[in-house]
Amino acid sequence: MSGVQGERVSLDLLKQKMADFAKERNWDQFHSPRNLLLALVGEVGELSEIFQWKGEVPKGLPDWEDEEKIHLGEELSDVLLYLIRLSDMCGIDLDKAVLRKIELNAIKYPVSSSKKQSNTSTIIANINNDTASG
Ligand SMILES: Nc1ccn([C@H]2C[C@H](O)[C@@H](COP(=O)(O)OP(=O)(O)OP(=O)(O)O)O2)c(=O)n1
Repeated sequence: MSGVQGERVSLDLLKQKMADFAKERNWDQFHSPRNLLLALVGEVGELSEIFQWKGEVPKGLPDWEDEEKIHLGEELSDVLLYLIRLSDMCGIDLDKAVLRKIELNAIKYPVSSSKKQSNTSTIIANINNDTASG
């Protein structure tokens, strides 16, 4: 993935950018794990506000204005940046942790059982639709 300046975006690059950003401003003192967690939760709140009262929205957000999508990108970025910084300040290697977690998820939710479950969900949805339409 490459960013606006053609730079390849990676967790490591973002971690380094956040470290430089804090250092240049002498903000390392404020970037404690607890402060960062609260900042992260605050940004998740701002992200939620964008969807608040809109009801369900179709994937790809086809009806949204460009401006709204830009705003959404900003809030998603704030969440990501604080998450990366929080991991760094907790001494967590997020590259390793996230790949391990994906493996754990695959073990917990094997493909075979999830297919069975989604078939069941389709059958139940069809029964509900039939009942609703009389
Ligand atoms: N002490 C701080 C303050 C900000 N930031 C960085 C990380 C976030 O990406 C962004 C958050 O900035 P704001 O708190 O100004 O939040 P918003 O950009 O969402 O602005 P607003 O809340 O006015 O919409 O800046 C940071 O690293 N450390």
